[in-house]
Amino acid sequence: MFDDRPDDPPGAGPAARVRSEPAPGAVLLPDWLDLAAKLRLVAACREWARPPAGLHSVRMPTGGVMSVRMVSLGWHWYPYGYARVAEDGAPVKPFPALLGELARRAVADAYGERIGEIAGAAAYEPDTAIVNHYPHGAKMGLHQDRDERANAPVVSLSLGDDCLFRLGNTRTRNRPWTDLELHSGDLLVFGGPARFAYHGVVRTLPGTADPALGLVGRLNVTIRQSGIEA
Ligand SMILES: O=C(O)CCC(=O)C(=O)O
Ligand SMILES: [Fe+2]
Repeated sequence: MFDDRPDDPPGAGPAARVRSEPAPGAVLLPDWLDLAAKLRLVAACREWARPPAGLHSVRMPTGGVMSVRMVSLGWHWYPYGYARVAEDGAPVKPFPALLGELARRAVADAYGERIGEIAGAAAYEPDTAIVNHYPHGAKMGLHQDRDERANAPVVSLSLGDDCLFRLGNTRTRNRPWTDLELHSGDLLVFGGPARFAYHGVVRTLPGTADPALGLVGRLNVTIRQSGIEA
């Protein structure tokens, strides 16, 4: 995406990274986080990763172990549901109010005047987040986020290495899909008709992270409304 295209005039810069809607209801805002916000979020993720109820590997019911490591906030996600306690039996860490405010701003920026048309967007009350760490070589298979009992948008923030993200359709794991590059600082919101779209991370691009973040690999923070009555 940053390469000069063959038909660009000589000397033309990289293609601009601008707002896009890769599928109805899915909005990508490149570089939504500035450097200070990225640094703050990376520092917070380091704190959240600490035990108890910290970063852990996830075993799937089929027996495999995910290559991505996770830590949950607010509600502890496991395949396939939400619990109050983490893998180690410790209470899940609280959902930080600041993350809720960030996510509400994200939804407002993504949908603008159309916010009223997107299910659960205007009254967005996120209460849970999942932080995913992708070491080099990690990926995430195509899946739907459907353990929530609400259809409010999912807010996704990326940090560190770039990745190839696949946004599919809501019916099947197969085509049609759109492949996007997600870069550090990018915001992707999927709500409305895209809320239950299959999606996944095909691969990360190791070594592309800004060294200023001091991060090896990629971090992704998704913020959600669980729909679970407290
Ligand atoms: O890492 C990403 O960009 C996607 C993460 C994801 O799909 C999830 O946590 O459900
Ligand atoms: Fe997901």
